Amino acid sequence: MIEAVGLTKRYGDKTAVYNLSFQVRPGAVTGFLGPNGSGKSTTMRMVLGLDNPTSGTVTIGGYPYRKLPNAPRQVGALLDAKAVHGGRSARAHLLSLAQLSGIPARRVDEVLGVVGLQEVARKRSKGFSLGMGQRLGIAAALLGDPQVLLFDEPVNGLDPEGILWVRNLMKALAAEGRTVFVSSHLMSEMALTADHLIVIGRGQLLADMSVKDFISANSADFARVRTPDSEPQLREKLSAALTEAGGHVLPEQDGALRVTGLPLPRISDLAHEADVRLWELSPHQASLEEAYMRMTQGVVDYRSTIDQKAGLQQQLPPGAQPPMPVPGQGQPGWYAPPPPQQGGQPFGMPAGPSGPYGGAPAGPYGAPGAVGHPNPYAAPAAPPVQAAPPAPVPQPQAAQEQPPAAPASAPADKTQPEDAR
Ligand SMILES: Nc1ncnc2c1ncn2[C@@H]1O[C@H](COP(=O)(O)OP(=O)(O)OP(=O)(O)O)[C@@H](O)[C@H]1O
Repeated sequence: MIEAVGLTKRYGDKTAVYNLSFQVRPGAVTGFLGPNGSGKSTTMRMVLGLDNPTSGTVTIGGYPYRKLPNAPRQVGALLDAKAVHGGRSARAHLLSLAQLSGIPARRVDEVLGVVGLQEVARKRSKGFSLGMGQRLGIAAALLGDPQVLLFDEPVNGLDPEGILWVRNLMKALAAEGRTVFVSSHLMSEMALTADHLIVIGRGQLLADMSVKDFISANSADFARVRTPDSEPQLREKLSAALTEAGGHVLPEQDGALRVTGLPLPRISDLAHEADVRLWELSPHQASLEEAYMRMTQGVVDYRSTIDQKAGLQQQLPPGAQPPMPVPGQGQPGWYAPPPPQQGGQPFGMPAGPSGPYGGAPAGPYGAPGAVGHPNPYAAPAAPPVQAAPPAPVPQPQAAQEQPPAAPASAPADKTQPEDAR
């Protein structure tokens, strides 16, 4: 098991990880999610003893990585697949890692077979594609047959077949009772691979729960209803009937209606009573991607200017930080639907000040705001924006110890003392 307690990492006045506590348990694939720059790699480096926490602790099986007896046999990691001497063959690279850790040479051929690189084992790795490099990095992580495995973006650059292979590999490793901790930005893939999720934003814990619980805590079930395209008056009539019955109705981009707050049979009955024919009535649940976007959209550090113009974020005073999301409640101050258990209107639009172009902006699910007109689907005014967490106080960098030998496949530059970077 990996256990972090109050883990904090500051680089000068930049707080990369703040007061992070979690456990990664054996026998499951635990996904590690967060927007770019949220602190995932920093956390993984601290788990692997490549960076010193400024405060807090992180242990593997009760020991800090550097104190683990025979660490390469207990922990395998893929942090950066490019951290390979390009002039060496795949086999030579793995052989050198094996020799450093007292692992027999036959294990090298075994893992080359596991990752499917046996045919190119004697080719120099500098000629490898991104996907081949990832496979080599995974081979290095598996070399010591460890009980604990960390993978930072393992499917990066892999083709669909490779992605499926990694998914099955992660699941098989977990099914053998190993601890598998894997970061990824591919939500659809995480939904299929991970049992449990740890989500961070700006270095802080946002969620620590099963994939199923995460989706239901951060999304709302809804129904899609479609009336005949050629008769828009039927759509208006149905919309009014559903709203009157207590449903919340939003237009979808393709002309359908997204309805929450009413069960499907009730929607069908209401349509029948209103004498409205239906072309579609289907149940939907938000995907992990939608749930994730909703939870993390306020803690994204790097955002296209086009997104900002779309008005997905409330205007903040210059220099102000957006507030941290409240676990289970999404991101305050953002035009995302409030969770159903809050009594809010899922997929509702914000009331109050108009968007940057004079009207309510497009919502995250594509519902357009009527420029210059009040939004007929406006949700009640959002609660007051939660205060941002206090800016971390710059502290002198803690004295750094000399880092230990890097775990298999750790990037060479990241094994340098931080002061050197
Ligand atoms: N050695 C370093 N010196 C200074 N700042 C750093 C250092 N390493 C990371 N940071 C900063 O810490 C923050 C967290 O970075 P980190 O790489 O851990 O994020 P991440 O979640 O892995 O991002 P990504 O998804 O883009 O890989 C970033 O703002 C980054 O710029």
